[in-house]
Amino acid sequence: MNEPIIDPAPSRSGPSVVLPARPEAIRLDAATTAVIIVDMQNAYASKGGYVDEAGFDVGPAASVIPKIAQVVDVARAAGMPVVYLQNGWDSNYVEAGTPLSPNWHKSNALKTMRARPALAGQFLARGGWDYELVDRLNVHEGDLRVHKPRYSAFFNSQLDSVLRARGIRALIFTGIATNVCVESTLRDGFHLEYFGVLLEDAVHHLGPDFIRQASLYNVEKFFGWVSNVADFCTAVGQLPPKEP
Ligand SMILES: C/C(=C/NC(N)=O)C(=O)O
Repeated sequence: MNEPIIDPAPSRSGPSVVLPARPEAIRLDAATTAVIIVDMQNAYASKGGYVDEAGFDVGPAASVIPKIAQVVDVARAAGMPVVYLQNGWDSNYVEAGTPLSPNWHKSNALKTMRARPALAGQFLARGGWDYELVDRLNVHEGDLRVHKPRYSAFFNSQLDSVLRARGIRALIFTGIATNVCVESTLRDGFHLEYFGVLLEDAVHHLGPDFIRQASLYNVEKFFGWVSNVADFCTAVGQLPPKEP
């Protein structure tokens, strides 16, 4: 019996490829698929950034940077939109909320700055080093950047409009953190009718390994599909190159 193939855009006209994924393979093309790079900022992936200062292990984050760069290169060559998300707030932290917001209480960036006043103003503020994307991921002309003030990139941001305006139906997820902003965004995307695919070796989680496994389980069973960088690059690498 043939394996089923999920098709997010059955009325497409251009060339497409089949990406092996769990629990089913998924058909993709360059016109209706976008690569989403979640919060690859110094805050989450560099020593001295927020996550490091808040006491999480930032070391393993480095290993996903070259994987994401590979995915982005292949996607760009095919003409697939690349969207860099950046988490944070204005430099006065108005967007972060007040004690009436759960974000004010749960954000470890805000909590760490309150506990250590010498760090005040340093974490996740637009314009600062912590908010910037890591150096090794170079944004090219034509790449999209979307600011997000909460874990889910679909909340109080331009993401949904940016994707709809381009006819995007499938989202390829990479970045940090698998169990926080990646999963929140993939879940909200599901509720907005986007087909989310998580590349399991291009994401990094915050917390013990069981939380990574739980996220992968949630995505595979309930919210989307799970694939990997090699399969993505092999499949999408077969699409015709973008016309200059
Ligand atoms: C914990 C955390 C996660 N962010 C993310 N990008 O997943 C935070 O922003 O505080």
